[in-house]
Amino acid sequence: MSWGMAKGPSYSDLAESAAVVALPMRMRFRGITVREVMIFRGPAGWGEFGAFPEYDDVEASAWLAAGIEAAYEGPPSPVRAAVPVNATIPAIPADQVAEVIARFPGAHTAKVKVAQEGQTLADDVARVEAVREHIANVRVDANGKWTVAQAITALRAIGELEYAEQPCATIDELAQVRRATATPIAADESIRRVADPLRVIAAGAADIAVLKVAPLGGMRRVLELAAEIPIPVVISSALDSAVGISAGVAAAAALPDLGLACGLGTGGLFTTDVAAPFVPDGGLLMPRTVDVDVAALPRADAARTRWWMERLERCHALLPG
Ligand SMILES: O=C(O)CCC(=O)C1=CC=C[C@@H](O)[C@@H]1C(=O)O
Ligand SMILES: [Mg+2]
Repeated sequence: MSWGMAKGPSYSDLAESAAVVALPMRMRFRGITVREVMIFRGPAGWGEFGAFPEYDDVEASAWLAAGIEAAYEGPPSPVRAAVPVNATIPAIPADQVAEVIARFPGAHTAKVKVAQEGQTLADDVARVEAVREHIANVRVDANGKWTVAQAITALRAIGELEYAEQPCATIDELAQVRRATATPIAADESIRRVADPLRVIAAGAADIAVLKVAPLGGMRRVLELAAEIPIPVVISSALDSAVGISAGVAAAAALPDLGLACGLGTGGLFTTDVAAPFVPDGGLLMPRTVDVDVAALPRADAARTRWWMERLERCHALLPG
């Protein structure tokens, strides 16, 4: 990987401007109510290192590479001025759906979380029905939580969808669901959490590829992957702060073909961000750099900051070069 300089930044280069922040969320998403990330500044702007805490160092080092690319190389050249985004609906009760959708004015597509532990298929159906009252084009995301049989039953009950994202955990199961239902299947974890992100495509297990900039190692890596993937792609967030979203929007704006709404509107899930949040306007996000007010950052406590600094050091040591 090249950083646009002879040698990548050292650990102390990164540590010098690194800030660990704790961003409170409006509602539980991915099982959390506070999102911690680290941001740092390089010659090209701000970069984010926000690998989910449960990820090991090898996996997390790809997220660090993405942050370094943003801070030391900056974004690739855009080919479009705006990126359509979907409304993201957490696994909330149906009666809270309207309030969440209001934060995505002009969105023509909604992504609804389903298969949440402790909930039933009836909860999922009710949530999707409530969303359809506002937005007709709906996709769901089960985060791999259904068995093949549960996926087939659930997709029949939920009815017509744009696609079902990661209905089951494995590539083989995705292929089975894809053969058994008419619902298009999107792969997310089967791309971002595996050694070979192209295997799910080669296996004929997906109709749509979900690509996330941070876990895949950066904007340019996502563009390379998209060029190799013969099915439509969607670029989505990794629950990033405004710094990471800026990289996601830049990658989506640089994609030669983009026919589907991207999952980059998650800034609205936070009550506080590291910079002016990316708020969709008419269902669109515009690529732009972010201006971080360092003095106003919602810093994490000393123990969490130490945890992130140590992780930065370990992950930095795993980067090539
Ligand atoms: O795609 C979207 O609308 C928003 C992003 C999103 O859903 C996710 C972000 C980060 C972690 C994930 O659990 C989740 C996803 O699975 O796609
Ligand atoms: Mg997903």
